[in-house]
Amino acid sequence: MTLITDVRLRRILDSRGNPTVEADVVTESGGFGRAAAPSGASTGEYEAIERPPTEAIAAAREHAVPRLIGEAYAGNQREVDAILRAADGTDDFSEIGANSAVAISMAAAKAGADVLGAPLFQHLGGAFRGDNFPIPLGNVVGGGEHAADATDIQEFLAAPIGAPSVGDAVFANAAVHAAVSDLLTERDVPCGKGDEGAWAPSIDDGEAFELVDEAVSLVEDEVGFEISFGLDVAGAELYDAGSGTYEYSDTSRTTDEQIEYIADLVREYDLAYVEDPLDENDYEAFADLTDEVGDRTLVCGDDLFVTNTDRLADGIDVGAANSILIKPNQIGTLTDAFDAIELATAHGYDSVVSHRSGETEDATIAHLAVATDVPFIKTGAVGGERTAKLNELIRIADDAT
Ligand SMILES: O=C(O)[C@@H](CO)OP(=O)(O)O
Ligand SMILES: [Mg+2]
Repeated sequence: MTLITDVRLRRILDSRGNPTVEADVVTESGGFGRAAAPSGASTGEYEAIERPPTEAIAAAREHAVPRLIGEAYAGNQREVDAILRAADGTDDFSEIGANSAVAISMAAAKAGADVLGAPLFQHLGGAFRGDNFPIPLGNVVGGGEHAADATDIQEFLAAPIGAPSVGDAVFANAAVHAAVSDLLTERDVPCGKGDEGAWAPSIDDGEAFELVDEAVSLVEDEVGFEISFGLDVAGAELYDAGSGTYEYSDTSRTTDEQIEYIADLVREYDLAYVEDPLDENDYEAFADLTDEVGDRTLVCGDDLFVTNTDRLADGIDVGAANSILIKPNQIGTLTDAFDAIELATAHGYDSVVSHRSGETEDATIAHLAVATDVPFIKTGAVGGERTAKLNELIRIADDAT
């Protein structure tokens, strides 16, 4: 019944107005799945390769589609993804593009779920998945590669760790986002939004910490549960390999100074989460920081691990970080993303499923996060392509309980 009978690929718009790949997968019994690839701006050096959509589509039509139609079963995700890998023939999807691969992989999963008549999270997670829901990390202030003339640190993320439900958590993040705007208005700081819908004021990182801390406290008092916050430093974007230093607008830090700076921030603001605090090649520095503050916060590898089990295994060996960011398009298929989560879990690393800065209305990651029982999902706080996932989480919770 889930035999794939058609795969259609097209270019659609992403949230930055750039083209991206959308895939439709149709099965013998009329099952249908549609999914679209997201796209990063602060991409990791070791990510699978995103090709220009026109090229990715042409290559996938030539190499992958004929191997799927009449051959693969959408209900058998590992088979579909193995065929995508074999059809591509490279380690990094540079032939058919990770954008074509991930769109087809996710569309096949949705077609498989459609045939079964099950919601996607149920199809992916099975009957014995846990009954936890991920806490959304909401980007409320940001800069880096996502906005010009704003903070050096890429993302300040509200983390409603005490929220009694997904819905409460989602609304709390939106309230923090609104509170930040009010505080900026009070201070006469004009400001627009970055790529992920976070406020992108022209203030320095120190001011942003004060601002987010205050916004979080205000909302915490209102809602009556604990809200912390966290960061995506996107350290690789700040790191200058030539000088071996982290270059901020107003200062420069050696690796040791960067470790101390981040550790101090974790302690001072009781940060729940710190993503990519260090360069993507520096496992050792990640391990040192994890030694220092890993018992009180999540030290998460995004550009460090790129959802890649080999890189994660290297990190596990040396104790670099204690959690991994999971972005299916960084590695190319849902199978690879699942394998990364499984390896992480087996070694006591938490997984955080994540959007990209360039997104579409596709809500697959909401289902992936629930299916795999991860503790956190990072998918923005406001904006249509972000609320597509957040609202889907609310629906899933409503559906499952
Ligand atoms: O660095 C990140 O974690 C992501 C998403 O927030 O950004 P991008 O998609 O630009 O890599
Ligand atoms: Mg990141």
